[in-house]
Amino acid sequence: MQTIGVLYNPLVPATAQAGERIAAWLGERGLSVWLGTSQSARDEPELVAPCELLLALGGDGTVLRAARVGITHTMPILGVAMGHLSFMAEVTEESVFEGLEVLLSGGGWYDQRTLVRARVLRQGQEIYNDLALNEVLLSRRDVARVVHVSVAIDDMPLTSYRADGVLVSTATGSTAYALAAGGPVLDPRSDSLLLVTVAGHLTSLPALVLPPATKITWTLARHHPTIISLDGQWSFPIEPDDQIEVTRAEEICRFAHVYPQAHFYQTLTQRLRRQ
Ligand SMILES: NC(=O)c1ccc[n+]([C@@H]2O[C@H](COP(=O)([O-])OP(=O)(O)OC[C@H]3O[C@@H](n4cnc5c(N)ncnc54)[C@H](O)[C@@H]3O)[C@@H](O)[C@H]2O)c1
Ligand SMILES: Nc1ncnc2c1ncn2[C@@H]1O[C@H](COP(=O)(O)OP(=O)(O)OP(=O)(O)O)[C@@H](O)[C@H]1O
Repeated sequence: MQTIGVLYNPLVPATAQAGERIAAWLGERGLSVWLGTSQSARDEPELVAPCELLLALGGDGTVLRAARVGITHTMPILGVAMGHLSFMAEVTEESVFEGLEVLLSGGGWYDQRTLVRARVLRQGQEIYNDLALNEVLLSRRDVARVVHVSVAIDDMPLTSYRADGVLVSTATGSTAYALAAGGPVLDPRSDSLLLVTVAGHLTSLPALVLPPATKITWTLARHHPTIISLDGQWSFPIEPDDQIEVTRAEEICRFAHVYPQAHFYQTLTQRLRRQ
């Protein structure tokens, strides 16, 4: 590796300071370094494009933002735990240098994470199309009332939900909102999709684990102001007659690892601790 990216959370000064230290450490070893935020990566893509690995200094939200950069430039992400939970982090601020030694010497391994793609069709025209690493959520835009949505699987009607929301999650997202909504944990290697209702009203339908080639379609059964949110960070307002299609994306996101695969289970219960 010749060039390493170091992405920090501009809202957390400690991550910027750690970024400076890591950039200096990499520079002393003759590597080129890009140091910035997800915003600067979007503003100057040509500067971040040469990176062969992207460190994400922060919590899971920062990892989610770094993942969008990594997907765009097909570079793997190494999460460095500097958030409250940092579930997706591989190393800590203390162990990051040891981890980098492993990866720079050709060690470690890289996984491929499934992504979900959300398309919004209005009068048959596609007006929105984006990717998510955790999940696509459909929920109410305003007052805390239920969203009433009809769901179809591969164009076959499944049911109508009245719920706070409904989401399609990846394996990566199965430990996030989907888990809080009662979904199962999927192995990160799984390319299945999860359909989960958030606080479903009188629904007997549990979370569904669906094969990767499934198309999930949402249409509003009642015309309430509604929105879709991707990874809790990007959203798009939905109008009454819109149709939302969620599928597994062609693209993948790669994560760098320095611990064995079984590390996921070894630390699962500890990482899902609740503060
Ligand atoms: N009730 C809930 O649990 C709830 C509500 C809203 C959003 N979320 C999740 O938050 C994500 C956005 O994360 P954020 O940090 O920007 O927002 P945030 O700060 O609201 O984080 C919500 C919590 O979810 C954790 N989290 C995020 N991705 C995770 C993952 N893949 N596995 C395990 N935990 C994860 C975060 O560490 C944090 O503790 C969304 O994609 C959604 O999955 C969860
Ligand atoms: N590059 C960024 N630019 C703007 N906001 C960001 C950036 N990175 C993270 N954030 C926001 O800052 C908030 C906190 O960031 P982050 O998730 O990294 O830390 P945390 O919430 O403390 O950790 P965790 O998500 O592990 O609990 C998140 O809501 C996230 O959306």
